[in-house]
Amino acid sequence: MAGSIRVTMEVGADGVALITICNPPVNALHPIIIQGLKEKYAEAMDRDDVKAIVLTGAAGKFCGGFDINVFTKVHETGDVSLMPDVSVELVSNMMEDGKKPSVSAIQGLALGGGLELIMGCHARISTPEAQLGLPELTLGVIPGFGGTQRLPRLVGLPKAIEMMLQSKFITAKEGKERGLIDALCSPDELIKMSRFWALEIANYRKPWIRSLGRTDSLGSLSEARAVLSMARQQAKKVAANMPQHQACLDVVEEGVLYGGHAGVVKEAKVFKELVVSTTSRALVHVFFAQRSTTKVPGVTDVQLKPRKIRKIAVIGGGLMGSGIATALLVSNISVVLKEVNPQFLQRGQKTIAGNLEGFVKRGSLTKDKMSKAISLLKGALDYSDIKDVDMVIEAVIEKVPLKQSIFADIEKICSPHCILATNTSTIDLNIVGEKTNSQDRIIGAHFFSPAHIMPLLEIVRTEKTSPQAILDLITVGKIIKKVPVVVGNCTGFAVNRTFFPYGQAAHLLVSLGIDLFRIDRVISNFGMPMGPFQLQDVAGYGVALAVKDIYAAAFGTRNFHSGLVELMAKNGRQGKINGKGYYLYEKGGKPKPDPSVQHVIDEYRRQTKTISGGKLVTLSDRDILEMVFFPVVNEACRVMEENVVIRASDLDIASVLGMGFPKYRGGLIFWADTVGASYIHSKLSKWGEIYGDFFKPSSFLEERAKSGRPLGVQQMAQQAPPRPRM
Ligand SMILES: C[C@H](O)CC(=O)SCCNC(=O)CCNC(=O)[C@H](O)C(C)(C)COP(=O)(O)OP(=O)(O)OC[C@H]1O[C@@H](n2cnc3c(N)ncnc32)[C@H](O)[C@@H]1OP(=O)(O)O
Repeated sequence: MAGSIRVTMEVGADGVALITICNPPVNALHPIIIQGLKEKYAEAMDRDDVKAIVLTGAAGKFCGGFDINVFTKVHETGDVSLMPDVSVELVSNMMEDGKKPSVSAIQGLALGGGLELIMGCHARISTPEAQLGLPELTLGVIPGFGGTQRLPRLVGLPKAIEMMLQSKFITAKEGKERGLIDALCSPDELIKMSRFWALEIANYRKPWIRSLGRTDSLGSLSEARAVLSMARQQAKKVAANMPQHQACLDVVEEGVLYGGHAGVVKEAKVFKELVVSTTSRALVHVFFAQRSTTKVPGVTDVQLKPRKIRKIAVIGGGLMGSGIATALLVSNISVVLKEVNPQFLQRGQKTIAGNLEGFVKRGSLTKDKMSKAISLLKGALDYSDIKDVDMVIEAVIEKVPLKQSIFADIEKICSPHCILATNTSTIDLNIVGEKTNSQDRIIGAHFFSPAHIMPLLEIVRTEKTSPQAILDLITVGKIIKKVPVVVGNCTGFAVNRTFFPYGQAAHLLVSLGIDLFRIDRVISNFGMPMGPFQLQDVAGYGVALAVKDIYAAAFGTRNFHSGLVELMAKNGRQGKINGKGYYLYEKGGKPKPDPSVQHVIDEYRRQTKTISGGKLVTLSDRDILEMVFFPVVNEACRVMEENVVIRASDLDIASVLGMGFPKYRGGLIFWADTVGASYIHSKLSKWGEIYGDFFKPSSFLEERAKSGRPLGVQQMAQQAPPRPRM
């Protein structure tokens, strides 16, 4: 076995073989590890001096599951035989049915295949905080090493289904209460206690339990049927476009009806079908894409060290500022919230307290941690209180002179190392920092609303932003549990720029005669959290009105001018804010389509010189979907061509985490490649001829359509991006 990937075995004088999985950083089950486990188990069973086995993981972690890189290989080759036989050969035959008992010693985490290995052991000893879970469904598959059968037999059907379908982790402490873990102990005691336990089983002083044969936790057949039927209905709602949820329930049901062994056999068959599905390809792509966003050439590979950021000033206590402050505070970063008068400051502090209370209500923050977070917050009405901060994040309204004067003032007051970040979503950073001499410290920290919840942090750099400032902001992003994506400086940056045609296309379709509620239905059936009109209602029309002219100036003839939002506002509709937009909003109720909006739409169609010459058109649902998303893909091509993003997969992550593009479709570019550049190009060309430049294909798309190279294969941007062409 080569390098650091290995399985070791030490046999002690007590007759216990300690088998250790070693594959940093998470001891993933690489095929070398699987082979090693099989060899060591065979050896332990054969040796006369071995009475019992303890299975553990090196460096304080048990195991993060099967090696997901193998899934990628299966996806590239289509060769399912690359998946080693673990379920029957190793877990059932060698471990669970082996002639010597196995006890697992768990620390850190036991996830996926890791948890499945420990469930094949005859007892499980763990440190209390270890994380246990079966997150396979997030990768488009189901547990494949017997987990669908053993987990229900250990923790009961309802909890097992919840853990699998929601990919929920539990601590070992909870696992002990639920029967998954047999005993808890400190890390120092772990191996000693596990050895003792294994010998006790070998000597028949503790029960020798094979989980797969158990039925006592499953409940009666009618109870099981009721639980499964409820879970199916739930899955239909939350995972409508994904196959793995219903498949998981089918496999669980097989085991309930025909026994654990039948369940294991069906599990293996279904796993193999799912691992090659488009959903699994997409979700595995997202897994790795998300982890590569923080690998930034010239920044994270040049021996720079992130500096400690202990205290941050947030300028502006509006919705964004308060959200950003909340995210920092819950991650133990001290915040000075600066406002212009006591009323605004109080309002900001109240919003932060409300955000924190929301976390407590949802169970993601304890009351103690909330008090700690509040103690880290200080209000300020002038700049004297922010002298010693390590970073400033400006989050005031989108007014250029205001932002410029704020940064000019801050530059004079703060230390020369202080990072000067702006939360602008559209304004050119060179303009924001124009009145300072610190262009190297100017950087964009574009959070998405609500900032304390949305996971994306778009980090915008200019040609002059220093790698150190970028690295420090990436580090802060990770500390506050956001996914940082580093992008270049242009109107709308990567996310808003790519998605500017999204809402415009929807307006264009309405001008052609398509029902707006139908558009929203088609788009949400595709998997977006809501359609473009509901999104506009929720975001408020102010945003659309504020960016309208900026986009028109930046995007020229490919910008579609729509007067619909102005008309809505003129008719007393402001969206969710006043309860009346395209939809009607009542407190606590679901948004209801408002039929009376039709007269605004009629007026809009009269005013808009409909591109089709006044004739209303009929379109299929597929046409609608494509006419909304293909222009978005087209703009994404320009974003890639101009190196606004480092790699195509960064746009996938940005679209999933910033816009709610369905993760199970792999993100915007991954999805576009499943459709095909050539098809998208041909459709856009056709619509471009009929409806104008809004649809005209970009040169990047044209090149890919002709060459057949996927859109996702992009030359990586090595340096700060060049100034983009618009
Ligand atoms: C047949 C079986 O039923 C099938 C399976 O077991 S499928 C696998 C099931 N397991 C999972 O889904 C767990 C996936 N991993 C995770 O959720 C998280 O990585 C974790 C909770 C283990 C650790 O999180 P965190 O500490 O934030 O570190 P994170 O950055 O995510 O991962 C560290 C590195 O380990 C890698 N890694 C983590 N889990 C891995 C896995 N199962 N296989 C391969 N690589 C893995 C990551 O890609 C990353 O690599 P990089 O440093 O080169 O980018």
